[in-house]
Amino acid sequence: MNLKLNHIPNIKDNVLQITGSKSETNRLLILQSLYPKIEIENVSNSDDSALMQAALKSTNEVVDIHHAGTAMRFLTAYFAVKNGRETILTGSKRMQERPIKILVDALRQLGCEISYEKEEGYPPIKIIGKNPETNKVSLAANVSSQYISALMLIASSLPEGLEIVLEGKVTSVPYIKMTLSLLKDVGIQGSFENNVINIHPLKITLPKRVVVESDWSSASYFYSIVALSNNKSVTLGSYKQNSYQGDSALAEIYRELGVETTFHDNQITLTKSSVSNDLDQLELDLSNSPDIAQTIAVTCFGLGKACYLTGLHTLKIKETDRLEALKVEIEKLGGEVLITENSLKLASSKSINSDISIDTYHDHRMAMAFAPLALRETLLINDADVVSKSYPDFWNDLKKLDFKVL
Ligand SMILES: O=C(O)C1=C[C@@H](OP(=O)(O)O)[C@@H](O)[C@H](O)C1
Ligand SMILES: C=C(OP(=O)(O)O)C(=O)O
Repeated sequence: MNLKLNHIPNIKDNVLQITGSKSETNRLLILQSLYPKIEIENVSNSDDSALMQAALKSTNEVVDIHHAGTAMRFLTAYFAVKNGRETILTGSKRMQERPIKILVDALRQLGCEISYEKEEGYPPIKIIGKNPETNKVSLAANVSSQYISALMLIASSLPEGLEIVLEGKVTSVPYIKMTLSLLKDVGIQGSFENNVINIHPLKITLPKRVVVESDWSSASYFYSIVALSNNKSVTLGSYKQNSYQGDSALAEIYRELGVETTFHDNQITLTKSSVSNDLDQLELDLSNSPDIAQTIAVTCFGLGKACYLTGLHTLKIKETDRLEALKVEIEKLGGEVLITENSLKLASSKSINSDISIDTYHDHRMAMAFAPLALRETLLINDADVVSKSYPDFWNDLKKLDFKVL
């Protein structure tokens, strides 16, 4: 499905309910499978969460998780310690290019049996479930925090729990803290200090009801929309000030880009304010919030502001090479972008080319990050249904703000 977004001069103020965080949901789904007395509210309606639910119910030998990174990583650990079960875990063409060796090697240290079906280090993998032989593991922490969360999520089901030693600079730290917080919410004790994580075993469980906060990465697109609007506001539910999600840093980051956030009654209201004239170039290290890099780069482009984003070393192994994709698409629109292995530099600009077709590279965030530019020019979004990976209602929600989605 290709979409046309006609240029609109402004949006309508409105209130939107955003689906539950896919990161929180996919962690809780694994925990619920281990401890069925857990109840989850505000479950994400994303494809990635539906795929996780289906995989956990499946009794088939082959489990296909398509594009869902968290499902791939979390289920690798989950099936590896399911004694006696044989599973072939596979995914989309892109998933077969996203590395998994660090996690597989860590699970092998525990005595798990995992082999590669095609290319060494990448899915698909064959897992023969085993009871782990030790309670200590170490792994590189600079490539993806999802490997670490995967181990944390199964740790309490092991007889002696698990000590996880993190090597090197730890990336995407808030996602590790989110995992620990959710473990604690369901009654699992653990700690994360000086690059060592300890998770205690849990045998007896009491009923627990956990409410998933709505998805902050999805909220980022509305920050961008308000930043590019004239004196407008959007209210989003259900959010809290003390979030487990690192992408809640948006509230702070977008203050510089002219958006004020107020927290009230379980909601946030984003209101347009002025962008400081002193802001020549927005400089940010996004190693804690990789998923909002595309949104921020495109907002800056829409505002004509320069930005220098660093800490982006994980972007090359996500749904697409997001650094390359951003460069190509922003340059089609007339921007000037320099990328390295871990950074993106956007020059300030004065105009935006109109009627450009944005390619989305099977990446939901490419479609959603570029959509707010309709407040500047008419644009086309190719394969617009990619948004369902995290936010199936995205285009409908844009219509509620008066976007002309054709
Ligand atoms: O644990 C999670 O839920 C996630 C961790 C991050 O991945 P990396 O740790 O690979 O950066 C993030 O990009 C992804 O969308 C979700
Ligand atoms: C990177 C993402 O997801 P995953 O790694 O879970 O596929 C994302 O949602 O931006």
